[in-house]
Amino acid sequence: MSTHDNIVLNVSGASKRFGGVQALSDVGIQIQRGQVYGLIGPNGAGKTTFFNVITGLYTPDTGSFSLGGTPYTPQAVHQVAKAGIARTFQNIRLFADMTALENVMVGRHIRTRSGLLGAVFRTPGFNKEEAAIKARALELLDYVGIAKYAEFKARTLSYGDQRRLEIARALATDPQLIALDEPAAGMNATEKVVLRELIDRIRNDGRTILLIEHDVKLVMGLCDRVTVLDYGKQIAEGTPAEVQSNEKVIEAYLGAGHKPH
Ligand SMILES: Nc1ncnc2c1ncn2[C@@H]1O[C@H](COP(=O)(O)OP(=O)(O)OP(=O)(O)O)[C@@H](O)[C@H]1O
Repeated sequence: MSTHDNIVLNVSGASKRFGGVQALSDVGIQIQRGQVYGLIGPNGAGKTTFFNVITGLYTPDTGSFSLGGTPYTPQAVHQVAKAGIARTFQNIRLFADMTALENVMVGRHIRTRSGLLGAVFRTPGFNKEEAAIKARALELLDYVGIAKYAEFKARTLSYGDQRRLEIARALATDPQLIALDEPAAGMNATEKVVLRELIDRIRNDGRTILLIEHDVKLVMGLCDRVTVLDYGKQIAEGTPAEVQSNEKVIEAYLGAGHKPH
């Protein structure tokens, strides 16, 4: 397999403007299969905008996008999910009054044949599929370490466990790429260690991960490659060691006008 075949996400020339703000300016990244790829930058650098663009929440002004070698147009969230990108959000978005298990099952439904109509009419095909979905969802809860909370409502789980539940739900869609938006936000040191182990395990199991994270130590310890954004521009790309010693990066993080993280 050539390096090219191994590229999961290929984005080039992505730009997005909001009124007077150029939130993203000609950003391009290539993520290889099995990598954890980090996206970092000071507040307002454009990280979330980039996530929103590649996942269909925002329509980009320019850019070309391909996933697993197939071009895609990120225009609708459900199309992007079907194409194979699953994401979590900075502010957790679970179905708070559904159980942990049900939350993961919802993620799985986008890959099933019976779909919503089958669920409404409870066809035989649906019932069989439903049992398989449930079994897979339980496996995933176990995988992220929260199987014991399967029947708990999502809102009753601790913050760290809710984040892990979001990851289980993302995995349930069998994504080509998992995009994690600040998964460690609000976590304590112990929870961060557990999260790091989980992300490592997901990578070792052959998945590909794009990560926005403010915790620089976590990013540098976990990521294979990193892109640094600043005012919408890509100011550095490389291994964590290369990026950390880059003058522009040091300036962006330490220079005036930015809050350090
Ligand atoms: N929907 C929007 N409408 C107008 N401006 C927006 C919108 N979304 C983002 N922006 C602007 O685009 C710029 C980039 O914001 P973005 O949220 O992508 O940055 P970020 O790197 O994710 O920041 P943070 O680390 O604070 O989450 C900011 O100036 C922001 O105010």
